[in-house]
Amino acid sequence: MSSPLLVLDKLTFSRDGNALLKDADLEIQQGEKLVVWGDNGVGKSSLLKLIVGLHNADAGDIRLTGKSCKAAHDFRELRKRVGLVFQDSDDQLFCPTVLDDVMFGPLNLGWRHETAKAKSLAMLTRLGVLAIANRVTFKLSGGQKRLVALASVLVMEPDLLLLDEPTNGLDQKARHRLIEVLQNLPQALLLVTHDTQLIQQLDARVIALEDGQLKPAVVHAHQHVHLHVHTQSQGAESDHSHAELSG
Ligand SMILES: Nc1ncnc2c1ncn2[C@@H]1O[C@H](COP(=O)(O)OP(=O)(O)OP(=O)(O)O)[C@@H](O)[C@H]1O
Repeated sequence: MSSPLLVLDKLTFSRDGNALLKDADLEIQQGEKLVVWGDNGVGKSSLLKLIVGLHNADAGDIRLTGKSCKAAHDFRELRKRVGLVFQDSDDQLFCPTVLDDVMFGPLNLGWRHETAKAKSLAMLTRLGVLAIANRVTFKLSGGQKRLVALASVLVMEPDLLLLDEPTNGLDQKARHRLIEVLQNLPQALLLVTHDTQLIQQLDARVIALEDGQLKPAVVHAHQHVHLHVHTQSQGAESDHSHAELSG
């Protein structure tokens, strides 16, 4: 096997005296899809922010293709290859229009204007939101903003895509589109979520963040009653599979 794309080596991190990571280890291979599951507040977002250098680890090492990242300039280099889509899209989007927002990163990387525009439009098309390319970003719905934020990172074709709760606020159609896009990505993916259904739908290695450790986990499916909303009739009940996770 070739050397890993990303290695977290005995990573330790605390917030306000609360130990979120305790000597946590993780390896991600080139092109590998990985989901980190965990309850609210266990430190999933913090883990992603540590990887891109937005937080500083108390101890341990982050290595991208063997290169240890310690100083700010190491993480600046890392962020050219590792793209983070934040949990809150408002932390990511700041340009007047959707197209401006998606083109911002590519232009910043020095791409020619025509190339940045063509690739940005192609990415909006791939995510099913081309129709909103000229809309004012801050007036979009939460779900639309999520897809635009994803497009603005994905357009730069990072080697590793980091996603924080990507299905929050998405309707079924957008959710299916997202899963299909993620499943077909050639790049590596590290997604954090507490959405067990998403984990079940993605073909990915599953890790649980628990007690500060990153542990292999499996998803169990079992049957239960699930409510659907239908027009022209009242709610109907049907059997559906449901996923639960165990370490
Ligand atoms: N800016 C901050 N200052 C102090 N503590 C913080 C800050 N941001 C987060 N925390 C704390 O760090 C812990 C982990 O937060 P984090 O957002 O990483 O968890 P999470 O697993 O992503 O949660 P969720 O699933 O609810 O998004 C929480 O206890 C949170 O209160």
